[in-house]
Amino acid sequence: MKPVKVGVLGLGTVGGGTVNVLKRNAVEIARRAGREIVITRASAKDLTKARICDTQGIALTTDPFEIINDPDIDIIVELIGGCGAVKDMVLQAIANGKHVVTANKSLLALHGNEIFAKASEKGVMVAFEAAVAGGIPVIKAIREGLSANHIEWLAGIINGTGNFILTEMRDKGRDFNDVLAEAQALGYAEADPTFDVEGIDAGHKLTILASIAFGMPLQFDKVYTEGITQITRADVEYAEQLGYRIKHLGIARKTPEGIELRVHPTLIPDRRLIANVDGVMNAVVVKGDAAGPTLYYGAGAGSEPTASSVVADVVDVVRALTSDPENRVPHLAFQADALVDIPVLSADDFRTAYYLRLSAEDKPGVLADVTRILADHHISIEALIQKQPLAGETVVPIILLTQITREQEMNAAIAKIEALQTVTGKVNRIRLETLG
Ligand SMILES: NC(=O)C1=CN([C@@H]2O[C@H](COP(=O)(O)OP(=O)(O)OC[C@H]3O[C@@H](n4cnc5c(N)ncnc54)[C@H](O)[C@@H]3O)[C@@H](O)[C@H]2O)C=CC1
Ligand SMILES: N[C@@H](CC=O)C(=O)O
Ligand code: NA
Repeated sequence: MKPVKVGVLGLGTVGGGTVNVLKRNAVEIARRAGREIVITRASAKDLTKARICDTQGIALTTDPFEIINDPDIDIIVELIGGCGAVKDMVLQAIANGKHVVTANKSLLALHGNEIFAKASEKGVMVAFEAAVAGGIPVIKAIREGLSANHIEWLAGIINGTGNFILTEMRDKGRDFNDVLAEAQALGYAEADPTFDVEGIDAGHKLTILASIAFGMPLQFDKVYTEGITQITRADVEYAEQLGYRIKHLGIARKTPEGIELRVHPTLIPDRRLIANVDGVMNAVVVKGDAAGPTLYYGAGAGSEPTASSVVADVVDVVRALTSDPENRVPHLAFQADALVDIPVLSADDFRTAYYLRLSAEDKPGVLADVTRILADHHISIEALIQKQPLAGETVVPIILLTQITREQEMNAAIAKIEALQTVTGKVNRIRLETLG
């Protein structure tokens, strides 16, 4: 049988890793796929740049459309990233009847509905395992391995850069920007690293996970996102004193009123497995009604872990090349005509427990004012720490853990607490993981 010909767009961290893995493991991969798979063409922005991969035997060009329009190419692997010209490249590849493999979560979270519809019309596959949690085959696990289940919720550490930063800050006391620079040098970060630290990248990934878990169209605009930039060393320490770790989680949860889609720092009991997922590692817990909770763990970013997912998708596409398009695994796990527009809840309707940290004057009655406000909003207190003032200071930190409440009540209570004369500055609020 003729080899399958692959064209790679973008030879950076993931593109270079993909070339390396496909070349190094070519024989093993052909044994699995049943066909030889060769990268015959690749596009790069700068042909003179030093690369992490050996491009011998690969015809290089600076024009991705030369490859997209080449009738000899069977599969386009898009590893440039971003949404502008790249969207046109992917749509053109589909229009030309080529299968597409991509690691581009922003493209799919924002334009996936259109891209998958076009791909289905043309009978081609768009595979995207690398787009969520790097080297962890979590798309395949949810879409295929858990297809018997009604998924109740999923929660994951789904940004490697952010988890690497939080871990290094906690374990080594390192500075935020210093660790971010290292994550960039290691190839973990997005082209615009604010996507990593402000929760946008995790929001893109959560959008994709929620669609394949619940069978709903992709809707990134409905995801609530908060990043890790507001977490202080003090919060990390107080959380530890209370028996928690702070992790940046993406949570998608089905409730009778609709779906919660939220990305934010979260206090997790320190005995939980996911609380101990450190560095660039990611983990996703998926709760199915039949399987119960299942946990997927592995490298969330980096050249070869991500390439592992890209190449696995190429193998999947090769295996399915001769199959009837109607009988392939649907892009979003559910048949396209079975996707349901389930309502997504606004942040006001989230239900969770909270960690609150505030600074108050060291006077009698202050704590009583705070607890009265919480009681007025039917918010029960689970734990409380009041620190002694530091030498020469008159304000004391107060740390509270609450029981589960509606976010709207919590917002109203926080506004009243901040308005107290005896409370200085803002209340720092971090949600707790209460999924059970
Ligand atoms: N780095 C990682 O660990 C992971 C990255 N991803 C995704 O993989 C994709 C690629 O990311 P990286 O490899 O990290 O980025 P990168 O910046 O290392 O590589 C992208 C490459 O594309 C090249 N490029 C830009 N415009 C081009 C054009 N018009 N034609 C050809 N090449 C062009 C750039 O020069 C660069 O070498 C992105 O969508 C990213 O979100 C997904 C999972 C993990
Ligand atoms: N920037 C992303 C790369 C993988 O998706 C991350 O850090 O997780
Ligand atoms: Na994956």
